[in-house]
Amino acid sequence: MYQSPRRLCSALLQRDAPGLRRAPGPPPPPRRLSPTAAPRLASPRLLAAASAARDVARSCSRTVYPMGNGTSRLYSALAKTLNSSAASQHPEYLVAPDPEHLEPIDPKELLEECRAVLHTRPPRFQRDFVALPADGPSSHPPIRVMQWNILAQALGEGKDNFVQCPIEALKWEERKCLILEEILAYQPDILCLQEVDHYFDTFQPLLSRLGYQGTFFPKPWSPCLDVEHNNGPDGCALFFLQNRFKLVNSANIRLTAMTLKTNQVAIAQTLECKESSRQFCIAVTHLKARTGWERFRSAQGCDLLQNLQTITQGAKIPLIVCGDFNAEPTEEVYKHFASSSLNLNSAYKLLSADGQSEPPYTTWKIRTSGECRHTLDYIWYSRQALSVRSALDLLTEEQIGPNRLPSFNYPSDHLSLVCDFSFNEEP
Ligand SMILES: NC(=O)C1=CN([C@@H]2O[C@H](COP(=O)(O)OP(=O)(O)OC[C@H]3O[C@@H](n4cnc5c(N)ncnc54)[C@H](OP(=O)(O)O)[C@@H]3O)[C@@H](O)[C@H]2O)C=CC1
Ligand SMILES: [Mg+2]
Repeated sequence: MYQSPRRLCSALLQRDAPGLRRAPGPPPPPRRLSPTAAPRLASPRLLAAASAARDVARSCSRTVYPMGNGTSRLYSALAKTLNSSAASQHPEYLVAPDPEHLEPIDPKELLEECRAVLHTRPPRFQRDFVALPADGPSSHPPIRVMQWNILAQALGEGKDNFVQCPIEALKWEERKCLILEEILAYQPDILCLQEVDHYFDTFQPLLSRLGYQGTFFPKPWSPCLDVEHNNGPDGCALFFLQNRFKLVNSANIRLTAMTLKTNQVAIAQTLECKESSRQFCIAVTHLKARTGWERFRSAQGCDLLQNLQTITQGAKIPLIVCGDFNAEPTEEVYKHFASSSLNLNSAYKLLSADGQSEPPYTTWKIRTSGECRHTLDYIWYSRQALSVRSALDLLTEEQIGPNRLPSFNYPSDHLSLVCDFSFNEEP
């Protein structure tokens, strides 16, 4: 029988660690919870199977593999995603496969499979959850949200100019496993992704078999399409665990700037928590990149805020907004979000000593122009209705290393942000 991903992976998770909650009061020193890092040790059986799966996938990418038991079935699952040509062979890449016909996957076994593919890579970076003081006890399990710009494969290989990153570190077959490994290690209830250009051939089929319901909204003129052998447009994707939430409504938003339609998008969904019956809105976005576009981003941010005002019925429904805003905290768009009547706070500020400062970076890479270290990614939340129970700390400069990101250890130039939220008592 299929078990929920959380139960199956409990050994890998920190979220159920005892002592996570802390009484309200003056901010205590941040506490590191149990580690997630695991060495990439794989049995010869797994390695042989992974290698065989890759070979099979290369030679007959469109074959439907017979479903066996245990590892062989899982290798089939991953192998089916190894060749990325499916989307380009189907101009109708916007059509998702019917999830009814997909067999559930045991996340623990998928994780083992990923580790087998990654056996030549250095071990995963260690990151810990930091417990944060919250308003009061919560009677329901927290809602874990992951925000991550995963780096579009076409942009990483064809446009981004990460001059210190060896091209072999960007190979999709392995980078994909690093991305999945990160998701499986933290087991978010909700996953907000940017730069997704392998939705239909990889993330949608695999994550739906792990119990997620997904939505994808591609950029209208994705720069990925300029790259030879691209896998379709990149865009935002939003996934939530179906056993925890019911979808109430969903909106795909093409952002405008000064009334003009732009190339940037957002997805906003209202979900109902099955345990508590409380509703909230979750949104994901990726604003226009590059210097010189600050006013444009600001206008896009205003448009998104306006849309969210309507969707949350004037801030009546609690809100979480995840995104790569491509804006430092000094920018106008950040200030609009910080001062909006939606009464939002930025979750990662809570990791700072005074609770007022954003982390020093969420992306760190080296381009031809030099080192680019910026804070661009945020998780905003309704400060009245929600509390952040814990947040995953960022990688240190030492972990990131002199060649920065992406690397053989980490698949994207942006770090994932992960927070556990709980609802505050209704007044
Ligand atoms: N055919 C047409 O009519 C049109 C085509 N286009 C295409 O879209 C492209 C622009 O799309 P738009 O959505 O505005 O893209 P953005 O300017 O928002 O950037 C696109 C991607 O480039 C990355 N990026 C940021 N800075 C750099 C850099 N210095 N060097 C390389 N990559 C960088 C960003 O990553 P991150 O967010 O991680 O920083 C982002 O994902 C055009 O170049 C064109 O190819 C666009 C409009 C119309
Ligand atoms: Mg990028």
